Amino acid sequence: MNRAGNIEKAFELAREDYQAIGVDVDSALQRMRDVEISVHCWQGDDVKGFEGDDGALGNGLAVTGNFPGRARTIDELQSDLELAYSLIPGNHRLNLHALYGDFKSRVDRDEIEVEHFQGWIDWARDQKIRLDFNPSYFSHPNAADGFTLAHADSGIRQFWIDHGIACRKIAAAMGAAQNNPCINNFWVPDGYKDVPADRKAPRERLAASLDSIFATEYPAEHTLDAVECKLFGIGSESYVVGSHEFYMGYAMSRNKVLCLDAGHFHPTETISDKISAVMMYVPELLLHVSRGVRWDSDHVVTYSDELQSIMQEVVRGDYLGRVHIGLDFFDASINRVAAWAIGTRNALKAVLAALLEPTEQLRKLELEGDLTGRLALIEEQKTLPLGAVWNHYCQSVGVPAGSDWLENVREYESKVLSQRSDSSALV
Ligand SMILES: C[C@H](O)[C@H](O)[C@@H](O)C(=O)CO
Ligand SMILES: [Mn+2]
Repeated sequence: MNRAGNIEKAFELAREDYQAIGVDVDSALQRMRDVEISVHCWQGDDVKGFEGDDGALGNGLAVTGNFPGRARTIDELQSDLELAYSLIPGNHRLNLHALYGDFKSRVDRDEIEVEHFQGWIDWARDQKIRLDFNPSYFSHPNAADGFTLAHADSGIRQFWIDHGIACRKIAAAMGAAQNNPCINNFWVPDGYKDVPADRKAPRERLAASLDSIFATEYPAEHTLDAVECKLFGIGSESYVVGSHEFYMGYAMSRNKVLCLDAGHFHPTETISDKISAVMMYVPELLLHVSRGVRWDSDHVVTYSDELQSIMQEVVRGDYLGRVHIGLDFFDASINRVAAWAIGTRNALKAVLAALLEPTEQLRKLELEGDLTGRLALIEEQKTLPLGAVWNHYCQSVGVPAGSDWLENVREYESKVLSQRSDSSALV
């Protein structure tokens, strides 16, 4: 039998295995088709953007590696993304940073407009991809001392407030064009390397700056504002103004979307445990699915225990309609298109695994106090044939199953990526 036939045969057997524990595979697959992942543009070019300067990365963000083929133009980035999307089952979104506009000449961050993103809006419409957005509060002379919206200098603060206001206009235009809310995520690096004398005033300034930015109401059908916390960064080891408590309080009191980045907490702290808690108090959640490794918060997402727990919590809580799943990693040591394919396919595979979980049965065991049965069932279902269902899903939507996608990436690497030169790649 050929590979396609084998995949179907394996799927039929897998369906029976899942049926035996009370899981309806067809309804899980139906739900999978509606799951959208917001793929981050910045994996494709090492977070450099297209502002026309040297694109030097700063404010605690660091990309290591010098794999050839970084996208240097919007055309190259779009071409790389098109290949990545063709390797990922389902219809997904693109998460753009403000750095990635089509700037014909130097346009400072407080002056960016919808026209600079019209090309992306048109491309996204043609590709049937929806857009999300992010103001860029890093890699800029006005962020050189590590402070932006919480800066003590009112002129610098105003510059960044104006950037936020400009970005909300752009996000609202994207949302209106795509008839679906564009999630506009605010992350600022502000913080101190060493112990501050005043932890209070910067937080008061950050809240006031955000309030100024959010003063204008936009229709929720066009754009939703999200706010992202961080525990520490390179250069902000002792104090980050926008901590978890700060943004949790801010999002709750201002009815904003809270963003939880999996790499932004203490290494032994997980965001999976936070989901059901914060969802009681915030309207919606944005996830930055990432992977922390020692000092770095942005490794390519692997099929880890924490990834599985995150998706289990989203599905168990019935939050798929209120949780926006975005990715956030950047790795320049491997093929960047492969990085997107690996990370996004893993995120989706974890959603599928969660949809195939016998949740009701597990809850029943728990409520009856049968904790032995709960552990036994959780452990046994870890080795059920998820791969067979995943391969069938990929095949049924016309996307390579298993690791077949790697061939497409290798061919693109030899024909396209290897032809690009980039003397500015970081080692
Ligand atoms: C480039 C992103 O906006 C950035 O990674 C942010 O989301 C973050 O996680 C910073 O550590
Ligand atoms: Mn993030």
